[in-house]
Amino acid sequence: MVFIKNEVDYSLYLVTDSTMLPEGKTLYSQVEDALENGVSIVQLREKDAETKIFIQEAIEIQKLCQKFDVPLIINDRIDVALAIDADGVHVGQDDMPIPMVRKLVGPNKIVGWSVGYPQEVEQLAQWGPDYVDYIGIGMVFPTDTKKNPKKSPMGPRGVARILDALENHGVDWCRTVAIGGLHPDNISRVLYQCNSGNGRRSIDGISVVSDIMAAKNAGTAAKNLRDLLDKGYYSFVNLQLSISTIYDVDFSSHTKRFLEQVAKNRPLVQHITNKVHQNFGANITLALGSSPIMSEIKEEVNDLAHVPHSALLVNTGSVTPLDVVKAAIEAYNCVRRPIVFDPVGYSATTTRIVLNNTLLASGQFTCVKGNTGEILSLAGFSGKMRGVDAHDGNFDKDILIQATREVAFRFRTVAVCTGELDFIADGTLGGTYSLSDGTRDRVLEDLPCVVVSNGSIPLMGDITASGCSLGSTIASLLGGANSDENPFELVVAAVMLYKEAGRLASLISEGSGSFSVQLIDKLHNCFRSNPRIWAPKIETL
Ligand SMILES: Cc1nc(C(=O)O)sc1CCOP(=O)(O)O
Ligand SMILES: C=C1C=NC(C(F)(F)F)=NC1=N
Repeated sequence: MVFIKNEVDYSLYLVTDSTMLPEGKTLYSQVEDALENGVSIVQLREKDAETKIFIQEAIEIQKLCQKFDVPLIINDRIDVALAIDADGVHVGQDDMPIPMVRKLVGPNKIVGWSVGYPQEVEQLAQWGPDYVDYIGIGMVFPTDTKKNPKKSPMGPRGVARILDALENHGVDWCRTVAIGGLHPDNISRVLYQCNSGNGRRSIDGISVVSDIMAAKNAGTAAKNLRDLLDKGYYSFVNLQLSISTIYDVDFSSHTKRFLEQVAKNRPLVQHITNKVHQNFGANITLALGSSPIMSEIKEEVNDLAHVPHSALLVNTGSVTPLDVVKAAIEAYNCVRRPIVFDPVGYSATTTRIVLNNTLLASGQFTCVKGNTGEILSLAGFSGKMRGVDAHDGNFDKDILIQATREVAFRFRTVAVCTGELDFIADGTLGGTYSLSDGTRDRVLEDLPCVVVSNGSIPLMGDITASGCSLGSTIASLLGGANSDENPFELVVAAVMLYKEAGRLASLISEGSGSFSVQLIDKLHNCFRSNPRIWAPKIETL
């Protein structure tokens, strides 16, 4: 049977391994149970099998796959694939070169290739559409299945970078599966975060070995994976992610409701932040009727995350050890409580870029907030930004809107770009994800974006932790809201509140000292008064 290549369903790709079978299970029984529960393509991968045994297994498994009308791919052994007329072969970087493989198996067989680096995509592009039909991108997470791995885990962001390389080289004929350490507890995040920056491509499937082959019940394991793939929704926060791109732009109406909820629910806002911000941020949080805790103790992050109405603010200006920050991100993601990420000084030094990229790859954030420099760098604009300054260091508004949307989409988050104008874009897509299917019809919609303009407040730049404390404000509103509220609207309300308090404070301050005191006072007062009186102008784009 010859499969029509561009109709192959890569969505749930089982790669076999007979060395991890549980007691009483056989290669045949595990594959059969998996096929009965949604596996869409099978690869026979038996690194240590003798050829005779391998061929016997291949013939058995081939009959099984034919019963379910599922393609059978042979790993590495081109001779065995030819001998049994398998549907295709999969080779790694150190196996037989692709042009030779293609010459041996002919044009109609499926040829798969392991890819771990963007430069391997360059080679793929040079060969053109007649060689590789799909690539296995990995490893995503650490795995014990692959012996002496030469690659380190790339995370969902690493997969996205490979997808970007495919798009940048116009390799639209090649399908993709992610592989390496994939299990039900991390697959939704992989599916949600693995997208090319232009939104035109996600992965075509996920590939597992041990999740099914080592399972006591391979059928249940396959079913769980199938359901996650078909579910199409990643509930990373227990607020109401909204798919609609039309928002109720009368933000001041629901801002009043939000502030009442914060006052009532008194959220616990855990700050992992820099030393300068700690004191001021705690006072800002208290002014907002919320309860700050500046804890950096790894052993207590789980307890804090489980406190009702908890929220986490990660401000990477801090010197907190990476493992503590990662543990906190994991703890809040696990209980689906909101996390605000503030990549302080993102473009300043390589150290900070590496630190922030590591943290951005380690979880899912409800909001990513930065100043123009940080947002432009996160969007990958900073290099191209030379000479497009509108005037004295202020960037062109359209560039900032585009960069904010890029960050929102790339990190699947509500992105905030602060400056004279504040830009807020919603890249969460309502928590939805979908596999690519080769049709490439998914084009990045213009994400919802608003501009909060309240005039320039020069004094904001003259006090410490003014930007960081917007993070405290956003975390307070996200933490205090009821679960039927929407993160984007909550973040917009927080920016309006903070911006207006800043404007009011600057009107009556003699200098930066009184300004920082007045900022707390005005926040305190605005928080307890009707937003209809003080809400600044908002422009919906
Ligand atoms: C076969 C294979 N290739 C990888 C790559 O990175 O190319 S990782 C891997 C093993 C994946 O096994 P598990 O699903 O048990 O983690
Ligand atoms: C090393 C491998 C990497 N990826 C894949 C697949 F997921 F199938 F593409 N199979 C392999 N054997």
